[in-house]
Amino acid sequence: MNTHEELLTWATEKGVKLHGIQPKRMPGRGIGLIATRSLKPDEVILDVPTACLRSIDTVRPSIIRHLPKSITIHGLLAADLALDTSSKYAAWNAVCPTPEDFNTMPLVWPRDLQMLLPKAARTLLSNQEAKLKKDWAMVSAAFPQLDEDRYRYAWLLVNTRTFYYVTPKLKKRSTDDHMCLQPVADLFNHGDVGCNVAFDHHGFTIKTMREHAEGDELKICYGSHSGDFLLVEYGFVMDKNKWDEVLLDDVLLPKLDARQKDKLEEAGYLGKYVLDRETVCYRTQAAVRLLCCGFREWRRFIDGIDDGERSQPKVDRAVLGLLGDLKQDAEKSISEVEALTIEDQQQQEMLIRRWKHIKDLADANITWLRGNISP
Ligand SMILES: C[S@@+](CC[C@H](N)C(=O)[O-])C[C@H]1O[C@@H](n2cnc3c(N)ncnc32)[C@H](O)[C@@H]1O
Repeated sequence: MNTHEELLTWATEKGVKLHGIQPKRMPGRGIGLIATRSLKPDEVILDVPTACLRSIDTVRPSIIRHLPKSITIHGLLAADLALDTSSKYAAWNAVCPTPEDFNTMPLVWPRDLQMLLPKAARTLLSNQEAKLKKDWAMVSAAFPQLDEDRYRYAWLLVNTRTFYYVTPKLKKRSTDDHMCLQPVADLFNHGDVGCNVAFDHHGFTIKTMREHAEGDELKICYGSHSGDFLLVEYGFVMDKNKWDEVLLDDVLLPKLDARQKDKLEEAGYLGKYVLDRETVCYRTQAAVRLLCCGFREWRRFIDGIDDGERSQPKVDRAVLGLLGDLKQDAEKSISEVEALTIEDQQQQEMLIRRWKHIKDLADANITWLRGNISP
């Protein structure tokens, strides 16, 4: 029996039910789940009963007892995984990614490469590093014999494989703590549109949303995540992502003087400027208007007295300039990443791909704006 068959035998004994799907290794995506027959929309393809979940309720008391109450569920589950020397979850562990598989996670990349991540990804990474550091401080104080690499591996497993899950007990905690692990369901890869995932007190049920032919990979949507988020939190990049967006702060903030920044701060529009696949956000419009319109005109727009239509061509031209800067930034970053000597080329290639997505996003918006600016 191979590891997939062993997992399915183990999971089926525990009450997991697969209907018309099975695991398969997918090039570039680890293991995924594929249809073993044609599937109709709204068909149940997987049931995972609550008894199979790995959650705060299954963490061993000997672990909970030694850790501070303030530890995150992420930190707690990771401690449970890292300190588990039993064979209870052997079939599950055997199909999980290896520590080497996590080389795609920016958290383990060399510093030089991390420094060349897009700004939004760098911010996500530093938050992630801070979270891990805090969890590790609590866990290592309670379990000094535990190896840091082993804990980090377990922490990344939790980071990349949990599902949103809430019980009356978890409800009292922050939403970041609403999570659990579940076997087999954690083999679904991400798609920007995916199958429907629902849970109640019986467990999780996953249903198709459309037809699938035999052999199709079935995916779920981990959330409406940008490319930067998927890279930092899950360690992969994907070429087509309808939720992709890019932060424009690096190209817009340097253009604002101190007074303009104060005005934007007062109005609640300083920073977090975003470009998505279709347009720039309202915050960006507000900041760009301050750059290219008079202050009174800007104020009227912000207060909703003026719809801004008269000055829109001027604003669009300024946005075009910003997008040109973004494109240049992306091209410069690609050259800088290419110039590095990195042991794991896969990491370098992933970052180049991410910057290419950003360049393409800028290009697509430039083309659209050029065709739509009124004279
Ligand atoms: C919940 S697991 C999914 C199962 C996983 N492929 C495995 O082998 O165990 C999430 C991980 O799968 C990979 N993954 C998920 N969706 C992907 C996608 N669309 N493209 C590439 N890798 C993906 C990433 O490594 C991610 O961290």
